[in-house]
Amino acid sequence: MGYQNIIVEKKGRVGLITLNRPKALNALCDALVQELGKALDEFESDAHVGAIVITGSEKAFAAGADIKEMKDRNFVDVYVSDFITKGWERVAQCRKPVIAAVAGYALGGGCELAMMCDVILAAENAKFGQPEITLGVLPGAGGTQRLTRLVGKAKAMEMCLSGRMMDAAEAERSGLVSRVLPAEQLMDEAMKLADRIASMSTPVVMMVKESVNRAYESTLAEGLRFERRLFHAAFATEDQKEGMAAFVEKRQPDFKDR
Ligand SMILES: CC(C)=CC(=O)SCCNC(=O)CCNC(=O)[C@H](O)C(C)(C)COP(=O)(O)OP(=O)(O)OC[C@H]1O[C@@H](n2cnc3c(N)ncnc32)[C@H](O)[C@@H]1OP(=O)(O)O
Repeated sequence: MGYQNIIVEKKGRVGLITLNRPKALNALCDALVQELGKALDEFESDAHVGAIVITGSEKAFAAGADIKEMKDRNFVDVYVSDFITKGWERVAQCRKPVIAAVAGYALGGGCELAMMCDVILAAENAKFGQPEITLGVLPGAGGTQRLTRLVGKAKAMEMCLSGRMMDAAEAERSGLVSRVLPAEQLMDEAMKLADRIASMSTPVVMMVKESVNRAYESTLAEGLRFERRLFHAAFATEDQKEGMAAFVEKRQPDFKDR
């Protein structure tokens, strides 16, 4: 399958996906979401890819689900097709780490897409928001849930109820993004971070991701037990032997993802 709405590239061990509907500010039409899922399938089954970056343009990461495409849908259409769950959740289900490099607008589904990623790096001009209320609907791809967990109830309520956008500085203060960067450094830093993650042991990276995500879905006691099980499992990998031997021998580790 060729890609019409995204650009898919491999840069060393990093899979790079660039949303590419500039005229529509990367509005997430069904075809784009399908292509995104396909690209993630490709990268996930490629043992050489250790991390994935999703980005947009300087003006927009993504301005949300495609309003023109969804405006005439009715209840039965969206309910039966499970609109928004199908396809979109593919990003959240990716087992390899995914970094969102966000410049410009990340609104509605764009903000939700960024929040499905594991790390959000933001350019200084980034703007995050859940403006669905202004369209007579509510967030449908996790906005009320993930935003609340990330920034707390007060801010999530305010943003979802009013549609107010957050700038990059506020998003960093609130814990939505991990770092804010000058726009011209955003992609370099995102690729550098992805490269660094990809140089680690992929199975152990996947364990870390699974364990951190478990913190959102379990009690502390359950989460700690889960982490300990994975920690013990890491000792069954060759990479644990290599990582610790490399430290003792004062050299860089050479992980084999085994
Ligand atoms: C996931 C779920 C359940 C829901 C959603 O995501 S609902 C969508 C939420 N997003 C929004 O409500 C944002 C909509 N867009 C805007 O408010 C503005 O476009 C903007 C503030 C992001 C930028 O404004 P600006 O004046 O700079 O640019 P525009 O002229 O408004 O847009 C340029 C071009 O892009 C089209 N566009 C923008 N966003 C979308 C969208 N979400 N869906 C479809 N098309 C979009 C816009 O219509 C215009 O194209 P045309 O000139 O051809 O109309």
